[in-house]
Amino acid sequence: APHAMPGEETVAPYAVDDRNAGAAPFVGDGMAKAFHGQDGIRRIVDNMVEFSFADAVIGEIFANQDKVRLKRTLFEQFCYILNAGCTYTGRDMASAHKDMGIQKADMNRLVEVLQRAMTAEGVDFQAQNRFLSKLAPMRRAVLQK
Ligand code: HEM
Repeated sequence: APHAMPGEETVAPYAVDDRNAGAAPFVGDGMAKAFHGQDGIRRIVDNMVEFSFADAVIGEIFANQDKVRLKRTLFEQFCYILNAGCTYTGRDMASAHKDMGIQKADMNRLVEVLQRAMTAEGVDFQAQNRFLSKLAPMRRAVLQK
């Protein structure tokens, strides 16, 4: 698989593997339905990325990063984990966030941004919290060591 799609900046080669998504997918179609399928996940990710780039706290970390690639790979990751019918072709979480200096406060802010995007899509709170619980263990890989 290519390491970058048209419209994206190239990145250093890596092995493509669903395990790079950092979590095993949910079983069954309940979570995919709660997120309104791939269309809903696309809306959530697009909003989340736009909010993040514009955010007063974390916007600085996103500045000059590849927004086109981030929307694609984040969509794939969420879609894969929600069992909505995708594979993940992006990098693993440690490689993707290496040397960005991400602190706990940045992580908390990103979670708020994601909650805002999920609420705007009308995802119920139980499904929101189940999804956030899946992402929570990835903190260790994302935070600056
Ligand atoms: C559990 C939490 C997180 C998840 C699941 C996640 C997921 C991802 C994914 C899938 C990518 C794309 C990987 C690729 O390009 O191959 C990515 C990249 C990125 N993430 Fe995160 N992320 C998380 C936390 C954060 C936080 C807290 C920040 C900053 C506040 C952040 C900032 C970024 C930036 C700036 C990129 C672009 C990297 C680049 O283009 O080189 N992420 N993230």
